[in-house]
Amino acid sequence: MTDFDYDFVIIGGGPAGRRAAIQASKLGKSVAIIDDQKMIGGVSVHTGTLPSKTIRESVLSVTGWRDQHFKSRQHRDGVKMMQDSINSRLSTTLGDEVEVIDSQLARNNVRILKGRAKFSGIHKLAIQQNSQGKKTSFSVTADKFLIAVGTKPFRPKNIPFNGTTVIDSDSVAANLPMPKSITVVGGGVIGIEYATIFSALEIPVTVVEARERILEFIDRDIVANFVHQLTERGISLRLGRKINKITLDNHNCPNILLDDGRQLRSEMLLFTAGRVGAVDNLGLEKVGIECDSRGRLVVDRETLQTSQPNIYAAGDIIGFPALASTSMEQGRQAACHAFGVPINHSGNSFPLGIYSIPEIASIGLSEEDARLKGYQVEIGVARFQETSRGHILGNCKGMLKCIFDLSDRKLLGVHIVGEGATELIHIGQAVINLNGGIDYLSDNVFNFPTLAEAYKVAALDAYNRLPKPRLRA
Ligand SMILES: Cc1cc2nc3c(=O)[nH]c(=O)nc-3n(C[C@H](O)[C@H](O)[C@H](O)COP(=O)(O)OP(=O)(O)OC[C@H]3O[C@@H](n4cnc5c(N)ncnc54)[C@H](O)[C@@H]3O)c2cc1C
Ligand SMILES: NC(=O)c1ccc[n+]([C@@H]2O[C@H](COP(=O)([O-])OP(=O)(O)OC[C@H]3O[C@@H](n4cnc5c(N)ncnc54)[C@H](O)[C@@H]3O)[C@@H](O)[C@H]2O)c1
Repeated sequence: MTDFDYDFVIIGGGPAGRRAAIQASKLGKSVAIIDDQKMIGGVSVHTGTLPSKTIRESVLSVTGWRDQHFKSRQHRDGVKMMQDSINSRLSTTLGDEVEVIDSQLARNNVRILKGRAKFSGIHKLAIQQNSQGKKTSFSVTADKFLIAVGTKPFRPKNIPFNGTTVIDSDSVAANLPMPKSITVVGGGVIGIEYATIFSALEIPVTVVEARERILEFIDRDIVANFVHQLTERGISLRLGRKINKITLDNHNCPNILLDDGRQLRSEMLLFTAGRVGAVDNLGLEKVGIECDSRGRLVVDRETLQTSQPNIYAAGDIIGFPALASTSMEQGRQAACHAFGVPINHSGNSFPLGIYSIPEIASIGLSEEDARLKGYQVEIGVARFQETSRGHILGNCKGMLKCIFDLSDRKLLGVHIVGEGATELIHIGQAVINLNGGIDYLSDNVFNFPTLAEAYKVAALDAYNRLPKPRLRA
């Protein structure tokens, strides 16, 4: 057998790459990660998941958002203080996370090589390093590779990005701006999360979304409740609208011309209309791997192999669902397949968590999808105001919706809007993946007072409408 430098080399130190590395190392393989950033962690740690969730948590804390039902919220007169406090929490949280990642990788003997990787053959990478303006390069060989290079913000040429008044989500994560008003272009997950964060800071927000609905993949009733809460807070939604042109005025503020001829003005524009695969200069042509127009790679979803069997791909680079959570598992599964460990796909029903204010979470089928698939369904709904915990927390606007299969009473989907949704959803996940349903949720005792009780309320709501056996007189 040919001697390689490593058994497994991974390009990209994000969630997919790190989990793949640790899994392969636990299987006794020699492993290296190549990453082109100063610090390991990928988009998830430095510009995506963690920064946005830390900003969210800090904003909830400095504005007193969670207690708004009981006392008036903090005013914006301490804007600079707020900004400093948020940025300081951000740097502590991310610093701590990087320390943990570094030590996990070191404990597992995963070698980290800094630099930009490019394929020069099916077993060889050229790594370019740029240290203090001096470029050096070297090669690394491996038996197997994982491409886990992730994505970067989509930046169309007609948007005049300048890093100050026309920005993308990377700029928000680097230093939370506090504009007097903001237009968010793209009502996907990133756009909606940041739109609601800015709105919690009492910054007027307009969202422009090309589709007729935001968050199309979420159950309609949940989105309706969420949109109601957003409009109540004054967030303006321009749905079914595209941008024709953006110009900058004398103060560099964007003037946005929509396709219906209307103009929007705000101090800042945040462009969040999707992301593209980081495949530039990766040498894919050298190994015969092709990508689509958004730079995404096709893999066999069972094995995570690309068209070149010794080269795997995982994480955002393979497209939907493009989450840190799923990327980690894909990375681990790719390493297992590469080194002959069977993969268990049984937990295939994965949750979606949207960290907007309020949160949204979802698992399984929406009501619409269930009906389209031909299920006869019964719906159970619980409003957080029906739980005592909701009142104690001042968290009454949320709701939880369960979709049950009428034929066997099994749970098909759970959809939640309201604070706590991203944690609560895992109860639904367990019940769905363990084939439970209405009887489990309605017959079991839940702690009181909890928001989890909403599951029981929703199950009983559905149960009350189920056809009943004839009662004896
Ligand atoms: C604003 C925002 C918020 C998000 N919030 C959430 C959330 O709440 N929950 C959730 O589950 N997901 C969230 N995500 C998605 C999550 O961040 C991604 O799914 C995850 O980071 C993808 O991981 P990955 O391993 O594919 O790659 P990434 O995390 O993208 O890491 C790839 C790494 O590879 C490096 N790289 C690229 N090309 C090369 C090369 N040629 N050579 C060497 N290194 C290279 C990159 O610099 C980077 O360090 C969010 C994303 C964004 C942008
Ligand atoms: N909580 C989470 O799990 C979380 C949070 C943030 C991001 N992410 C991941 O990051 C990825 C990228 O998110 P995203 O929100 O950038 O992309 P996206 O593709 O999910 O959403 C982009 C939105 O922009 C709209 N759009 C596109 N062009 C437009 C235009 N010219 N004008 C107006 N609207 C336009 C699209 O219709 C779409 O709704 C997603 O795949 C998501 O899974 C996950």
